[in-house]
Amino acid sequence: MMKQKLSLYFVMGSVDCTKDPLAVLDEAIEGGITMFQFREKGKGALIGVEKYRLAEKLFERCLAHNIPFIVNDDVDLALTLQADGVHVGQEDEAAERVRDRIGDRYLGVSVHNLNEVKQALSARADYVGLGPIFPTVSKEDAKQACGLAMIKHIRAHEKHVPLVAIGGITHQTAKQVIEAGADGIAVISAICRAEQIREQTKQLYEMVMDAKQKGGS
Ligand SMILES: Cc1ncc(COP(=O)(O)OP(=O)(O)O)c(N)n1
Ligand SMILES: Cc1nc(C(=O)O)sc1CCOP(=O)(O)O
Ligand SMILES: [Mg+2]
Repeated sequence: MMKQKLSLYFVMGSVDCTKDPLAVLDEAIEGGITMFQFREKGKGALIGVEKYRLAEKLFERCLAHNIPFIVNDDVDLALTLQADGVHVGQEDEAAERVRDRIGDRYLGVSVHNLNEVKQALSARADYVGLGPIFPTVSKEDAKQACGLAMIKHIRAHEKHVPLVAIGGITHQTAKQVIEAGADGIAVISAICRAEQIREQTKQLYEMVMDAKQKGGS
């Protein structure tokens, strides 16, 4: 179930969009995204009540289409909205504490190596987000790209962990990422910067599902 939901995970905040974020999400949903993360971060990001109002509207869209709505970093916001889950990284609130606060909502944890995967699992994470696989323009403080080899390494040692790959993934590389052992791809720019969001999201979805069916994961 978790692995299916991770197939095409769209991560987005207002800063990533060149048009209305609600319209972007609507088109991405029509294109077939399977999970959504509200990541309101970076220069010009909304704060306070404006951030809350945008989150609320995006959440409504996800609810109507049965798409899990995950909040990045902000556990209080997730709890206030009664969102489906939270995603935290190594520098955020500790995963164990987040798990205690959110109960059985989804918990995603960012990882960069096998050791962090093991720690995330012992903190009762539902999935891990491994990245950046390739160089990314969407995260200012991204670490060095780890490449497809890190997906293969982790999969060789943790056969069952639900793993979504993130960072610089495009239509050109989605298939290889699944073949390397990821259960899905998480993307910002491949959707936000697409000229035709619905069509290009649909293509990504079909590529991922095709690669998964052929045994990638
Ligand atoms: C699915 C997914 N994977 C990794 C991240 C990165 O989280 P983090 O390292 O905490 O960085 P920020 O996104 O908070 O800048 C993610 N958001 N989603
Ligand atoms: C949010 C995020 N986290 C990353 C990590 O490495 O943990 S890379 C990243 C940005 C992903 O955006 P794009 O698809 O445009 O590269
Ligand atoms: Mg974070």
